[in-house]
Amino acid sequence: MSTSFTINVPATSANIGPGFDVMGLSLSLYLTVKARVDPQQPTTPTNISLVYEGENSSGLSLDPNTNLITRTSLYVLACSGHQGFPHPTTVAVNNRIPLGRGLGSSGAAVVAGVLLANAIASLNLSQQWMLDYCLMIEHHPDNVAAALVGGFVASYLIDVDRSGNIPESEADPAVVQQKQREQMAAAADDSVKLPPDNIGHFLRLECSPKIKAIAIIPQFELATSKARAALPGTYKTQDVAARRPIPG
Ligand SMILES: Nc1ncnc2c1ncn2[C@@H]1O[C@H](COP(=O)(O)OP(=O)(O)OP(=O)(O)O)[C@@H](O)[C@H]1O
Ligand SMILES: N[C@@H](CCO)C(=O)O
Repeated sequence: MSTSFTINVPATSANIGPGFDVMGLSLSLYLTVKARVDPQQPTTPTNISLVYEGENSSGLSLDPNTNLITRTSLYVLACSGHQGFPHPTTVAVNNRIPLGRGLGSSGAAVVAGVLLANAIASLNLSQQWMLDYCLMIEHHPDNVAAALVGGFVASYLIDVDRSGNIPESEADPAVVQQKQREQMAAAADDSVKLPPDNIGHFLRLECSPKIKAIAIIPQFELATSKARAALPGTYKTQDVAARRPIPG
């Protein structure tokens, strides 16, 4: 007999006010992942068949080993001693979050992947542990922390060694593909790196219900890696001071 469940993960806005790489806010626009587990279906190495609709539905990989959502799930499962999903599962993604437009689409995909692994294999991961997994993949905490816990969230991240067989959400797509090819070639030794405990920390902040968010979504995509590469390496003290929160 088949069973199913649904995961909804919100879009997020990050770098709120003075909180560069720190403050994120969840928004009412969602990535929805429906999983239907059917032990009667034929098994495959990953046990995943992926269908996708919504934003960029023709541009994203349906290969479970490269799609960011399922690749994240497979990483979490591998860290927990599972090779692939426990039973044949259809993963149906409905994505309403525009990609590469500053609305945390990659963060939502990573959070969905971690939640999916947790549910599919009954891993019982704590919220902190799920955040640790997210932060091995998404290298800035503001989008993923807000997507995982919801609301207005401040977070920070310790330095962590991410070398090894870990999915990557923010690199240039060509670099990601190259890294994935190398990882597949090295899959013989198949070592997976567990996240260290407590990589990131978060605090939910009060947010007045009077504040409403309006997202202005550009008509072009800009990968986080490219946006970050455009930033200067250093800032003048007066510029940093000018970004301080002003009481009142
Ligand atoms: N729903 C999704 N399913 C699979 N992969 C996704 C999904 N959403 C995003 N991605 C992957 O993440 C990449 C976009 O990540 P990127 O960090 O550049 O943009 P973003 O997350 O939308 O922006 P920001 O982090 O600034 O809000 C896409 O090219 C794609 O590879
Ligand atoms: N704070 C992050 C958010 C996107 O990951 C950045 O500006 O790159």
